[in-house]
Amino acid sequence: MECLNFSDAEKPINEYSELLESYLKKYNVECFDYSKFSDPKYIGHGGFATVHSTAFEGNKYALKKLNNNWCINRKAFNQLKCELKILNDVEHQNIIKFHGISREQISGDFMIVLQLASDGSL
Ligand SMILES: Nc1ncnc2c1ncn2[C@@H]1O[C@H](COP(=O)(O)OP(=O)(O)OP(=O)(O)O)[C@@H](O)[C@H]1O
Repeated sequence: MECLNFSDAEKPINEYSELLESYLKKYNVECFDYSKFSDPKYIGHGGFATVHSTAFEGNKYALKKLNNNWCINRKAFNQLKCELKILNDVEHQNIIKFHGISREQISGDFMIVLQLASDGSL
C-alpha cells in the first residue's frame, strides 16, 4: 500500500523563519533587529521577494523580504539554508554583499539584508 508523506508537505516560507535564523546564527550570520530598520522605500519585486532600500544605524541597505506565498518543502528549505550560508561566505567586488538576515517576530516575515546597489543596477 502506498503512503503519502505528509511530513514533506509544502509550507509558506515564514513558517521556517525561526529555524532558518537559528541555523544561520550558528555560522555567525548577522541577525539584524527588524525594529531598528527605518526609512523603507520600495524598489521592486521579483518572483520570490520584495525589495526596499532602508537604513539601519546610519547605513543604507537593500532589504529583501521573502514572499509568504512562496511555499517550500523540507528539501527546498535545506537547499535555501545552504545557499544563504554560502552567500555569507562569498566576498567579491562584483557580487552584491550579503550582510545578514532579519526576521519580524510576530509575522515570521524573513528578510535578507544586502548591499544597496546605488545606481539601481545589479
Ligand atoms: N541589493 C539590491 N540593491 C538594489 N536593488 C535591488 C537589490 N536587490 C534587488 N534589487 C531590485 O529589486 C527588484 C526585485 O529584485 P529581486 O531580486 O527580488 O527580483 P528579480 O531580480 O526579478 O529576480 P527573481 O524574480 O528571479 O527573484 C529588482 O528591480 C532589482 O533590481
